[in-house]
This record gives sequence, C-alpha cells and structure tokens, in this order.
Amino acid sequence: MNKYIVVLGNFDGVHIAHQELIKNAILIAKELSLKPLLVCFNPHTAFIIKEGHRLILTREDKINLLKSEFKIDIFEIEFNNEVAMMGYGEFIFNILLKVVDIHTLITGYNFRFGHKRLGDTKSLACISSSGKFHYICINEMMLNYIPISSSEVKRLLSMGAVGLAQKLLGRNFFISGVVCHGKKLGAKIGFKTLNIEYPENLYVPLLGVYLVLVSLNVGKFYGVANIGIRPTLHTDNSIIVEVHLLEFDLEVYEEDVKIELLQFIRPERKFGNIEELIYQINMDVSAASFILKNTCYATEIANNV
Ligand SMILES: Cc1cc2nc3c(=O)[nH]c(=O)nc-3n(C[C@H](O)[C@H](O)[C@H](O)COP(=O)(O)O)c2cc1C
Ligand SMILES: Nc1ncnc2c1ncn2[C@@H]1O[C@H](COP(=O)(O)OP(=O)(O)OP(=O)(O)O)[C@@H](O)[C@H]1O
Repeated sequence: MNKYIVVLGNFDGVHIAHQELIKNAILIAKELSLKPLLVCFNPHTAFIIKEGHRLILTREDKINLLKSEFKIDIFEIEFNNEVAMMGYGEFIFNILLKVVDIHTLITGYNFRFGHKRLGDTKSLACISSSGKFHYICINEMMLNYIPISSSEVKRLLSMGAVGLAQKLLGRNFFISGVVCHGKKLGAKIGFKTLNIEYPENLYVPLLGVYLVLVSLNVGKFYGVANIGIRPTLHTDNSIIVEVHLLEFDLEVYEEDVKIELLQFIRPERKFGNIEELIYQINMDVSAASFILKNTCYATEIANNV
C-alpha cells in the first residue's frame, strides 16, 4: 500500500488557507517521494449536526476544483450518525488509520473532530507520538488580520461583500446550474433573462442584484443578476438566479452555466407596480455598465476575459 501525506478537514470553499495546506502536503510528498491525499467527509460534518446546512461549494464543484487546480487525490469518509458518535481516538484508530495508510497527517491549528468535537491538535500530537504516523499542525493563516475560514467567507457573503469573499476564496463565489424556463415575463417587461434554480445545498448570499460574469458553452458574458424570490411578480418563495446579459441576446435553455458574483449592487425589493420594477432594472443595468467601464473589470473586458 502507498504511504500518504494526508490533509484532513471539510475543506468547504477550498479557501486560501485550505489551498496553503494542500500545497504543503504536495510539497512534502514530493520531497519524500510519497503521494499527497486530501481526506474529507461526505456529507460535510455539519449536515449531520445541523439540518439545512449550506455549502460554499457543492460537493461536485469542490471535487472538480480540487482535481483540476491542485491535481490532488481525494478520499471521502462517509460521515453518518455512527461516525459522528465516535470518540476521537476511535475515529483515528478505527476509521482513519484503517482506510488510509498515513505517513504524515497535516491539519490546521483549529481542526476539531470526534464526538462533541473533543479531539483537537493536541490529541493528534499525542496519538502520533505512539509512532503510528507523523503529525504537522499548521499555524493560523490570516489575510490582513481577517480570519480565513469557511464561516468567515459565509459571513461576508451574507453581507453582500463578494469582493472580500473573493480575496479569502482566491476566486469569485459562483453558482452553477442548468438554464431553466421561466414564465417569460422578463421578455415582456423588456429584459430577457437566463434563469437557474438556486442549488439546494449552496450557501445563499445577501439576496439582491449583482454584477456577474456568466460562463456558457459559447463564451463568457457580463450580466446583471437578481438572486431572490422576485416578490413583485411571484408568490412562491423559491430562490432563483436571473441574469440579464448586458451586451448579448442569447437564447439558451438546458445548458450548463456558471455565474460568478463580482459586485453587489442593491438588495432585492418588492415594488408597488411593474413600472417601478422596470425603472429600477434600467438603473441596475446602468449601475452594472458603470462599474464595468470604471473599475478593474474594464481592463478584464479589454483583455477579453
Ligand atoms: C436585474 C434584475 C433585478 C431585479 N430586481 C427585482 C427586485 O428587486 N424585486 C423583484 O420582485 N423582482 C426583481 N427582478 C425579477 C423580475 O421580477 C423578473 O425578471 C420577472 O419576474 C421575470 O420573471 P420570469 O423569469 O419568470 O419571466 C429583477 C430582475 C432582474 C433581471
Ligand atoms: N486559517 C487557517 N489557518 C490554518 N489552517 C486552517 C485555516 N482554516 C482552515 N484550516 C485547516 O484546514 C483544514 C480544513 O478546514 P475545515 O474545512 O475543516 O475548517 P475551516 O475552513 O476552519 O471552516 P469552518 O469555518 O467551517 O470551521 C483543517 O485542517 C483546518 O484546521
């Protein structure tokens, strides 16, 4: 069996501290001619503990990103009630060491595990001293005094601070899905939109209007998106992402789409009538165009993103 340099955790969002941990594992593995391996939990440990938990990256997007950008192998531990109830020692000896042949285990300073999260870095250092594996604990990484964690990324998204979230993630927060059919009211009010249903397990940022970058099979396009329940014209409470492309008129249905949030423009509102809504959407389009022409995104367009 191979001996692995293992990084362990949930890795939701694969933020820049996660990325550093992964790069460390890859580097050490290379030096020792061993293989790096990311061990995470499926589902995320919070799903068992908190119903309705939502993720920064869906499981599928997380795996795709880890494989394409970091080229690291992934081993998912099935996380269920039985594993959640295990003491930390039992988890290490009966699960982790049984399924993965670990040479070195790497976790961050705040890694907690086992029943009631009683296991921590001290427990890992203690268990590793028995000689079963080496253990490396990585000190806290911060970004200009901002803590880097999945919870912090979510806090920023809940305030519409997508620029700061981008700094912690090292990429834009995005929503991926399949273009679905709306009620076609958008075309009637003068704004054709491309709609996707909000993914069930994905974290919901502050509802409202955003400047976005849309990736479709035919290319990338800037747009203005509303993420919300559209209270003016709709009565159901399901969250939809609706994008009006700024300079293109495309008819795409059933196609995979990725929508990256670039800048928050305003919160979603219930308007008194359709004329007020149309007036506001015109203002949103102007705001988005202004941002594109007068900020760093203007350079990106020039470079044909
Ligand atoms: C840029 C933009 C901003 C929007 N803002 C709001 C809003 O603040 N409140 C609202 O009720 N609906 C808002 N909408 C949603 C419209 O009500 C929606 O486009 C219309 O209901 C068409 O729905 P359909 O896709 O089912 O045809 C917005 C749509 C866009 C494209
Ligand atoms: N800022 C950080 N500095 C160092 N290590 C980190 C940091 N953030 C996470 N890690 C480590 O990365 C691994 C995966 O992190 P995990 O997803 O479990 O937690 P997290 O990013 O801190 O998220 P949450 O906010 O949900 O606790 C763990 O070993 C964790 O200790």
